[in-house]
Amino acid sequence: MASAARVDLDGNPIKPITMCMIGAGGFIGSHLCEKLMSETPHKVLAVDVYNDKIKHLLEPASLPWADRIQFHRINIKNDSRLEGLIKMADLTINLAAICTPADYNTRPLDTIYSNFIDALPVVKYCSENNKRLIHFSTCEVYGKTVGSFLPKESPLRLDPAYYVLKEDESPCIFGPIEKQRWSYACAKQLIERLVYAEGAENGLEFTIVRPFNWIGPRMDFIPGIDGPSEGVPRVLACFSNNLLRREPLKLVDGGQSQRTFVYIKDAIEAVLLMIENPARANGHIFNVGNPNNEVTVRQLAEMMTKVYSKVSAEAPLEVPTIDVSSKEFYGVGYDDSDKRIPDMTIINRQLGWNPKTSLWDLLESTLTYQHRTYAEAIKQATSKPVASS
Ligand SMILES: NC(=O)c1ccc[n+]([C@@H]2O[C@H](COP(=O)([O-])OP(=O)(O)OC[C@H]3O[C@@H](n4cnc5c(N)ncnc54)[C@H](O)[C@@H]3O)[C@@H](O)[C@H]2O)c1
Ligand SMILES: O=c1ccn([C@@H]2O[C@H](COP(=O)(O)OP(=O)(O)O[C@H]3OC[C@@H](O)[C@H](O)[C@H]3O)[C@@H](O)[C@H]2O)c(=O)[nH]1
Repeated sequence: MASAARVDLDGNPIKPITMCMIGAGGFIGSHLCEKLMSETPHKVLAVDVYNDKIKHLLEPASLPWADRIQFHRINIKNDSRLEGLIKMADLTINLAAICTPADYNTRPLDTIYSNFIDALPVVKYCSENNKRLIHFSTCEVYGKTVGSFLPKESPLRLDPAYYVLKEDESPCIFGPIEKQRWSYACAKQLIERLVYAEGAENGLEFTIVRPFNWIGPRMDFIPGIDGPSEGVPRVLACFSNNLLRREPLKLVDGGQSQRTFVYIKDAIEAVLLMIENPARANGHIFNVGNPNNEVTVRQLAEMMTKVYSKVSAEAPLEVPTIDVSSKEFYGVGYDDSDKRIPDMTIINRQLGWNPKTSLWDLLESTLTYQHRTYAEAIKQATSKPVASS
């Protein structure tokens, strides 16, 4: 019996499409490929310099979706095959970026080139060939909240008008140029403006996604295990690494900054809605986050410590956290976003999407994955070699 036809939000049948996914081998790309292969009939031309995180979708050739995913090992900085792939596809999704804060102030040139210059040909090829583009930007384009500039005791700080981030109203507030942290946000903002202008002047069909701290399995790397020993990944992987090694979690500048975390699987549902509902998604910028999952970084550390103790059955450390200065941790030129709560009006209205997973639940499934994937490797890496007799 044929399975029921899949329909979009307006009840129209969804036609299978081919998409060129740039950065498909990364954290978000790997989850999006997984979803597209297991739940849809669409085809993916997966472009990246690495494929470790999607190997399980590419091999063996007997996988049921083997004829729907093709990996192209391409560095988009310098490869003429990119335009051909964009032409072959109905839709391009651009995820490629340097997007770890430890790089923004220490490798600002690479950060600006990756997030702006390298994205230019992608936008140009889509515009010239009349191809739809879903471009991944970031919540960092909002920078700091208006409220952060009010006096500490001001009652206005409690008014959501001063901190909730709205796509069509909130300003983008970055620090001075010498705070090179903002190199990433500024490059992302300029590429957003370029995509938007291509839409306005040349009719490019685009959607811009602003992820608010998506987290889950396969995010970044564990230093010394599947990434460089001295590398500094994003906070989920930093804290996972500390927990796995039974070291205190490092709180940068006291861990006072606030974040809202959304489970990667919830967020991927939103991206699939954008892919399959172009009439509702084109021309829009979407915040994608979970406003109900707000914590300070200190609270995140405390919660991760409790959850990890539960999933690993190990007692928590007596001193679970230590404070470090941002200069010591990230180097000169670091700065931070104080608070990030996404307004959900536009994504709710256009796509009817809402996140489902609580912070506790998403940490439980993610830390279960981290423990299963890395605990043994860490044990082996840290155990002393047996002295030969
Ligand atoms: N994860 C989040 O919470 C988050 C938040 C805000 C914005 N974003 C944005 O979403 C996108 C994806 O993020 P992610 O978390 O999956 O990051 P990621 O680093 O895991 O994935 C990015 C992928 O792009 C690839 N890539 C980078 N430069 C490339 C190049 N020149 N040629 C080919 N491939 C290249 C990398 O190899 C990597 O696999 C990025 O644009 C990022 O800025 C993510
Ligand atoms: O070990 C650590 C790591 C990080 N932190 C803090 O934890 C907070 C979150 O850090 P993350 O590494 O997740 O990065 P941020 O949330 O600042 O930025 C991220 O946001 C959106 C995306 O565009 C990028 O993925 C990244 O820039 C920051 O305040 C950081 O200073 C620690 O206190 N300790």
